[in-house]
Amino acid sequence: MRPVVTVTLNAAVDLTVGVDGFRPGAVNRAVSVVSNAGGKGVNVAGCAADWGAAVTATGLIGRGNDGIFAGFFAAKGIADRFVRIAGDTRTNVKIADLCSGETTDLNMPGPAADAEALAEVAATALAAATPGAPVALAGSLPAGLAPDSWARLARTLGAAGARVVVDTSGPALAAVLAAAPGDLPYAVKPNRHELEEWAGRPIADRDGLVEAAAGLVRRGIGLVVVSLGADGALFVRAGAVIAARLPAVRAESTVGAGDAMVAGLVTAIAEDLDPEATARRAVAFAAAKLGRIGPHLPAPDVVRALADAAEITRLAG
Ligand SMILES: Nc1ncnc2c1ncn2[C@@H]1O[C@H](COP(=O)(O)OP(=O)(O)OP(=O)(O)O)[C@@H](O)[C@H]1O
Ligand SMILES: O=P(O)(O)OC[C@@]1(O)O[C@H](CO)[C@@H](O)[C@@H]1O
Repeated sequence: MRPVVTVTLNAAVDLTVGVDGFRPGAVNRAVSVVSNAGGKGVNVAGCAADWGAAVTATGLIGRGNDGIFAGFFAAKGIADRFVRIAGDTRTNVKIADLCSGETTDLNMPGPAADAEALAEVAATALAAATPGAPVALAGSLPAGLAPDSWARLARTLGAAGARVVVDTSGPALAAVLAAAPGDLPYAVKPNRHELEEWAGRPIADRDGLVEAAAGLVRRGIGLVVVSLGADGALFVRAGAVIAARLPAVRAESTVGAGDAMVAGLVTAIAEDLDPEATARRAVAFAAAKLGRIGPHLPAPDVVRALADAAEITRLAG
């Protein structure tokens, strides 16, 4: 298996607060509180490491509270190449309603970064990346960085031969998708809402989602994965369109299911899996993560059994 690199420019400490029946506007009493290292690329790193990949994680974290990240990377055997900046990494509050199973996210802006810090991260990622191996660029951008920061990083890493997977949203995603054909990433994983936001219109049904994703593939993206929550995901590439899902489960926390899916994708890339095996791997990682709070997978055998059980529909190819 080739090594995996992840980049997180806006990491987060996730504070998950369990509430029996969350009521906005009322006094809610927490029945559980869990804190874990998070942010999309950190979550990808955690799940890929649990699978057994050799993972290097870089990005930006605040020097003030980096202990929780250092402890997490050490426990998972992840090479910690994060650039430390002034201040504290943001704390994002996740209110988990234990009755409905729904989670409400309160995501903070996080400390501002600058071009110098970004250049240091880019150099670190470039040094860790190897030709043909996957690099995941994931999450939002902190204040102070230009909206095309992921797009430029994707271009630099792609030019060095890395297979870049991007999971972001809003203007940062729009910049990535607006790149010239030769500068586009190898893969992107928007959820349905992010794809609709990029398209600037609601997309009514599965055919519409496949068509929007296929348009991106025609422009030069190798693989577009559209995640659909409990409905699974669409895997769209030239000559193969696959829908994959596992039965909906009651989640301990849905936070990071998309990141686990990206981890499944990057390990599939690292192992050169075929399109169907890639789809099975990705939905299996996502479903496997749902049983725990934080970026953790169960043992590989459990994940393999889920991959075998995934329902696969070939829509084309
Ligand atoms: N309740 C569920 N039951 C089974 N699988 C689920 C459920 N929720 C999510 N998944 C799996 O997780 C994948 C990713 O979920 P989703 O589409 O919500 O991603 P996301 O919006 O990027 O999530 P996040 O940003 O919280 O990580 C789905 O494609 C699906 O495979
Ligand atoms: O604010 P962003 O960067 O879009 O998302 C941050 C975040 O919600 O993403 C992860 C779940 O996907 C969490 O660990 C983290 O709090």
